[in-house]
Amino acid sequence: MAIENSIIVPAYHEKLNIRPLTTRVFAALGNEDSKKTEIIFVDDNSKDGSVEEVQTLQKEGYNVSIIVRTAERGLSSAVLRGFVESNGEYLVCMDADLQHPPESIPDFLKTLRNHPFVIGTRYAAGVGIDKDWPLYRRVISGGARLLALPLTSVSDPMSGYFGLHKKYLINAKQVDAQGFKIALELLAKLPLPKDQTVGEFPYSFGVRTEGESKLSSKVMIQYLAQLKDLYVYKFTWSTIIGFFLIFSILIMTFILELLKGYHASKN
Ligand SMILES: Nc1nc2c(ncn2[C@@H]2O[C@H](COP(=O)(O)OP(=O)(O)O[C@H]3O[C@H](CO)[C@@H](O)[C@H](O)[C@@H]3O)[C@@H](O)[C@H]2O)c(=O)[nH]1
Ligand SMILES: [Mg+2]
Repeated sequence: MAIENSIIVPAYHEKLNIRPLTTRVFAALGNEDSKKTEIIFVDDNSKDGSVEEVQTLQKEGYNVSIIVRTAERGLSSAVLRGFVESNGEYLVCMDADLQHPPESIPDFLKTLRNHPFVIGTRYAAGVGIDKDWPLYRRVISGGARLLALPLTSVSDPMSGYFGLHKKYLINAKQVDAQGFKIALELLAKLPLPKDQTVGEFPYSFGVRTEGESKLSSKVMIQYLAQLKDLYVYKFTWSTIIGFFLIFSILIMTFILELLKGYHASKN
């Protein structure tokens, strides 16, 4: 049976998550849909036994493979590499660490049949972020989301859980593969059809139980550089300066209100 769905999983030091992710995704899909689906891990030479784990799963009959990159590093470029190597028309990107629920894949794929691009969102009724996700991560994520507001109307542009139809990747040459925020980059740059909406797929964001997050200060700086490039790509300089002024006024108002509250509590 021909492959229709390709699930691309960027992975760095994720050996312990490879088996649960694979078995849970295929269990959720059931027999028929499993035959039309492949999982491709894109690993950056972790050398932690990930390759052997995938080989064992292959022997057990799972349609799973692993690309090991030795000359390149980074989440976004890993995802793009997986997209290029995929066999399906319906592409999904999800994290290896089970923070994106494997059991949601069948419904995600259904939603992707009705939209050119679907973004998983943690900001919708009935879903959310695990209470154990650290406060500092919430603050960083909230700030990053605010800065992306001028670029897209989707509710969770920071999401690493998203999907699209392969045919829209034709112009992928312009896409900048630095950093973590590949969904935002694609949303801003791909020639998605104007008469169809971007789908939003609510899901609850879990916490990692195995391995560690790879978010670093370097990734955050890459995000700011990416934002600058996307602003320049989308807007004129006068609009960007306008945004900057409005943003500065908002921040100053916020600080003034905080100071007023502080003085009021002291008097
Ligand atoms: N190949 C490869 N994979 C990577 C790299 N860096 C991270 N990954 C993989 O990318 C996935 C997400 O990385 P995490 O380190 O778990 O990211 P996070 O801090 O949990 O951030 C997540 O939440 C953000 C929203 O707040 C998302 O924006 C982000 O994409 C990710 O889903 C994991 O499967 C991880 O192994 C890399 O350099 N190379
Ligand atoms: Mg994670």
